[in-house]
Amino acid sequence: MPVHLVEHPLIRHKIGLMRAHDVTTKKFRELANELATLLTYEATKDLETETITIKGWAGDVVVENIKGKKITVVPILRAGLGMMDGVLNLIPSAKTSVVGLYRNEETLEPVRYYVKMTSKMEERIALILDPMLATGGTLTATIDLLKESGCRQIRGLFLVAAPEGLKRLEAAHPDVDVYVAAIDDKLNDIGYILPGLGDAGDKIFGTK
Ligand SMILES: O=P(O)(O)OC[C@H]1O[C@H](OP(=O)(O)OP(=O)(O)O)[C@H](O)[C@@H]1O
Ligand SMILES: O=c1cc[nH]c(=O)[nH]1
Ligand SMILES: [Mg+2]
Repeated sequence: MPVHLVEHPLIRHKIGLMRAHDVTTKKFRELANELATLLTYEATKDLETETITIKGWAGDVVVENIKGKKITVVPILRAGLGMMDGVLNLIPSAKTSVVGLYRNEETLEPVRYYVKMTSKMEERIALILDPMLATGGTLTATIDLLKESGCRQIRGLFLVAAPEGLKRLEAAHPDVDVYVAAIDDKLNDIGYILPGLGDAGDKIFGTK
């Protein structure tokens, strides 16, 4: 399974700012979106283009267009919404497919509460958004849903991943590309990533 650890200095700097114990909701949101933009740039660098001829200011000019049905952005509720604006900065006309899953805090297994895919999933590249890849249960369930809807080209964008989650994903869905700003040390005994960011959903929404 291709895991792309995106090691740009801007990414390393911004993820460091997100780790501060006293980071505000405003700052955390801004950084999540900025990092999402940077990850999107990396995750789309191999998209195919085709040439077309248009009328330019001085006559016909050959330009490039991204080929095919294009992208559906797939935020995993809730925390994935905190990356949406950053992705849409670069892909403003992307269709959105929403997956609502939360992690049961005792079992750590994902619980599904909402799914709405856009049309023609089989023709699209899905870009899953979630700040945290911890045990990998939520991501595995999301990819199962995407594949059931016919989607075959799936990439995921994460701010922080745990080695345990990457391993689980490799076993379940080795065909999925992962783009991540940081791979941290491990999970603690209640399934939180260390050093991690804490509860990303709570920080983005200002809850707790
Ligand atoms: O890899 P996993 O062990 O499945 O954990 C990761 C999931 O946990 C968090 O969501 P959470 O369940 O807290 O929901 P929320 O976004 O509504 O806060 C996070 O945003 C991921 O979706
Ligand atoms: O570290 C973690 C793990 C799951 N969900 C979070 O928000 N943070
Ligand atoms: Mg949460």
